[in-house]
Amino acid sequence: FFYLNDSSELSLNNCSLIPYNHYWLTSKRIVTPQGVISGAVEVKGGNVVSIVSEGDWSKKSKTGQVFDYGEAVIMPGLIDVHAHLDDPGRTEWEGFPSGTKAAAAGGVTTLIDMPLNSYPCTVSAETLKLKLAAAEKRIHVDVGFWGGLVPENAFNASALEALLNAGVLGLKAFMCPSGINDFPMTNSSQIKEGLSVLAKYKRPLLVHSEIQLDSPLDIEGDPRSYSTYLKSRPPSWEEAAIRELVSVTKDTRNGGPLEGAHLHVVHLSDASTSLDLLKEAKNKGDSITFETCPHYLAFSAEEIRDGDTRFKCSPPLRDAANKEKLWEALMEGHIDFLASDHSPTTPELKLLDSGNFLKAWGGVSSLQFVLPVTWTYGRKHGVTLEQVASWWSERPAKFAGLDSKGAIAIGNHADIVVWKPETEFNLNDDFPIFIKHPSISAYLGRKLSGKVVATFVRGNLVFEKGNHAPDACGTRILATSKLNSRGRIQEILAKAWKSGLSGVLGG
Ligand SMILES: NC(=O)NC(NC(N)=O)C(=O)[O-]
Ligand SMILES: [Zn+2]
Ligand SMILES: [Zn+2]
Repeated sequence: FFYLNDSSELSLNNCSLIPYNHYWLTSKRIVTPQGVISGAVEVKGGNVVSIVSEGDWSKKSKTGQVFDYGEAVIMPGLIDVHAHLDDPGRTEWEGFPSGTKAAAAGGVTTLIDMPLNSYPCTVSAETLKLKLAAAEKRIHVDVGFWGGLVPENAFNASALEALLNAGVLGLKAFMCPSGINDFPMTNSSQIKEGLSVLAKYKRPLLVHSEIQLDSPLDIEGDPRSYSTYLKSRPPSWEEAAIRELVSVTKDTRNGGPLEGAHLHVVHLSDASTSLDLLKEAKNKGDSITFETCPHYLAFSAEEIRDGDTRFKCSPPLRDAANKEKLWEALMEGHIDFLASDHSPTTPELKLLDSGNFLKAWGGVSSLQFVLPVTWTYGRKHGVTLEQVASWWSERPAKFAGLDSKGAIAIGNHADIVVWKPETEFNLNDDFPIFIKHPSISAYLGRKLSGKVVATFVRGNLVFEKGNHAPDACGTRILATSKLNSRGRIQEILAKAWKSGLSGVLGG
């Protein structure tokens, strides 16, 4: 992929809190693809250039600065493939500056921005240009972009190809109303059509998988009660969508008419029939993956208080038994990876005053907290550092085709988070929060474990101890058109999907 870099090469500038181009990070716990080691990581010119174990480190003649992080964990930066930053057009909801500052503060070094909730939505080559302009010199971490598959472009192959050639990393579709009028839903024949174009580019289609079976507003019950909302959006919605999707993805199997296409179910909530259908499709060889989000793993319906619309999202948070089943599926490797689905709005549209679950904006605000949340709620399930790195870095990188990211490995971008898993903190008003509207975050008021100490993006120290580097030097990531660099991209993605996503990604 192509990195549109606005800043000059790492130098003594404002992109980084440290003025070094060449340095070492040492720690007792460095998470590498070969396991957790004690030793040092050498960074030069924005890349990882060597990794040495403790034994070799003491023998080494060192040039460059050394930053010793002691017992803190050095891990690949998180890659969040599902965030809505709402820029341009709805920057009062979030925006690139605050959203990417929150990402950096949370150890997220790359995020892929969703095509909807900005205005306009990213559904054409022209609207992608507006996205790119909005992100220029305003992002603190690296940002890629999904395009939208909507009825307007689904049967227009040249429009879709123009959008893909312009650099979106893949497409996103909704099978139910998205909440945004200019991002209408698609049906399965439109999805099929989109997949046939995407197959040529070897880029994925991400799908919000719910089909509206009844009008949620017809539901009876107190709109301030979470159980009313839950009844309005039952698991049968997810199940109906996934049933349709797997009837399409069977064609993605080897030799099938959609071979080369890949479908990804976003934010799976239902751990019953929907999960079983996905597992079955994978076993049969469909090119399909799925994510869930930290909020489905942290919260359950029973604990949501009347009127607390911070927890409203779609699909909804379900009961505690469902949550346990999601954990089981994640630990067993069925769920491919995690993503935030950070989907903020203003406190007014969250209807925090009236607390009407049926009318409030659906979306959980979480971008800055996904690492400590995964760790805090995962500890009792025995989650390891390697698993966190796999769910948040390695697998999302493979999925999005970011071949120089996702692992602390020689030659990769030096995208690194340093954090202290054992350090607890209260997410209260004293904690520095960078998302635009902290009051709508479902995690506010919680005690979490796992504090981010420092975040490096391509070697730039972009965040440390509550401070950001002065300039926003993240790069915009564009997929290289297959027409421009035939072979390479295709090869990498084909390899990732065939071996990686069916093998590494737990198929
Ligand atoms: N328009 C949205 O951002 N919707 C989002 N809302 C949620 N998840 O509640 C989503 O990803 O579906
Ligand atoms: Zn969604
Ligand atoms: Zn979303």
